[in-house]
Order: sequence, then C-alpha cells, then structure tokens
Amino acid sequence: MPFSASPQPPAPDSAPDSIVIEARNLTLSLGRAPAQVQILRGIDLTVTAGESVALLGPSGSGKSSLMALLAGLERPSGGSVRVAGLDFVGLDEDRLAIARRGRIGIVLQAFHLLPTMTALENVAVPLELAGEANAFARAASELDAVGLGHRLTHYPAQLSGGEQQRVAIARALAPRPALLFADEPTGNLDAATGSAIMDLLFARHREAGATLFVITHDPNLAARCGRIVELGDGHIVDDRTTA
Ligand SMILES: Nc1ncnc2c1ncn2[C@@H]1O[C@H](COP(=O)(O)OP(=O)(O)OP(=O)(O)O)[C@@H](O)[C@H]1O
Repeated sequence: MPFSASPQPPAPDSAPDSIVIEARNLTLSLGRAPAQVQILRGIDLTVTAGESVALLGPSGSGKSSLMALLAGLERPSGGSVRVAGLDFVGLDEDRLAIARRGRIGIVLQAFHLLPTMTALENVAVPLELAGEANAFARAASELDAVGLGHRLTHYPAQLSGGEQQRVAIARALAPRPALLFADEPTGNLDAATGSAIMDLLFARHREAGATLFVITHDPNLAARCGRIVELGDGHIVDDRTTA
C-alpha cells in the first residue's frame, strides 16, 4: 500500500457521521471494446457506522471489484463513493492513501506482504510510518493475537499461505481502523484457525465499534454479520439483515 510523505489528511465533507460508506450508481467497466466487460452495473449501497456486512455472490459477480472501489483502491467508471464523509472519486492517489491510513484496514486475497521484511516488520513498518510510537510492540501483540507470536522473525516465503494471510490480517487490524475490509479473510485457513480469526474480527467489531465489510463464501461467517448483501452479475440482488 502506498504511503505519502504529506502529513495533511483531507478534511471530511458534511456527510452525517453515522454513514461510513455511501455508493451511488457505481459502475465499473474493464478492458477495451470489443472485449470490454461490464463488471458493476449501478450499485447503490449505504453502510452505517458499526455495521457488519457480508458481501456474497457467485464467483465473478464483482465482489472484489466492488470492495476495491469502496476501499479507494480502484476508481469507478461512473458514480460516486463517499467513505467517512470523503469523496473518494475526487481524491488523487496521495490524498486517497492518506485518507485510508489509520482509518481503513484492508485484507485482500493477495496479501501484498513485502518479501524482504519479516512478519513483524510487515506489520510494524506501516504503523511506524503512520506515526505510532510503539510500533514494534504493538505489531508483536497483533501478531500474537492472530496466533503468530512464534513467527515474528520469519519472512513471507518461510510462512504458509494461511500464516501469510494472518500477517495480512494483523497488519490491517494494527492501526485499529474504524472500517475494515476483508476479502475472504478465512479462505486459506483450516476450520479452527478460521474460526479463531473470525472471533478476533468480531471482537474488534464489538469492542471498538469498527465497521466490518467482509467478502465470503463461508455461510458461518456470513451468518455472524448483521447484514448480508448479495451481488449477482454486477447488481445487488439481495440486501437483508440477519437479526
Ligand atoms: N482487469 C480486468 N479486465 C477484465 N475483466 C476483469 C478484470 N479484473 C476482473 N475482471 C472480471 O470481472 C469480473 C468480476 O471479478 P471479481 O474479482 O470482482 O469477482 P468476485 O465476485 O470477487 O469473484 P471471486 O468470488 O471468484 O473472487 C470477473 O468476471 C473477472 O473476470
């Protein structure tokens, strides 16, 4: 994830505090004609602070693409995205990076760990860059929380896929973000480890009031969320509360 040297975060606009994500008529097309693909076809979605949302849908329905737009990692072809009151479509790359820092945690399917850094450094260095004084102690405690206290000095290549996934989760959780995006966070984990990671995500959600937005194919994980949004062929085909 890029880090900008500029210390000035963009000021939020006047959107109500309780709305964390507001997407309006979001569209995404990729590729060029005649091979252009319509990935998202007009998504309207509002998420309020403290919600836990599971995003479901068949493979290829656009879940990861939608998350990338909502997290400010990609730009839509049309429509608007406001996150924490900030107009993500209008921000340049540097300001987007600053806007995400500390506020938004992201766990992607590809973990994007830096291969030349140990597990501890992968978690601690972004914290340091964000100005955290006790970055290494905090990183060690986050890695301990995901069951990797014994792997601090291992490099990504020395870790299993599931261990790398847990480093990525620790890195996303370490800044205590108010909004956490996770793309199949338990996808590479055995049932027991996956369940422990889910407990951790939901504990942060409850204790810190963090908003959770999780892509999953796991019905148990979806059922623990307060709301289930289903995508089908680039549209929202269902949006329901689970309570
Ligand atoms: N760069 C690209 N160019 C063209 N098509 C793309 C590109 N990236 C993704 N797609 C297509 O966009 C569609 C949606 O992909 P996306 O990864 O968002 O789906 P998904 O619902 O997350 O799938 P999965 O559950 O398999 O991870 C897929 O059909 C995919 O092939």
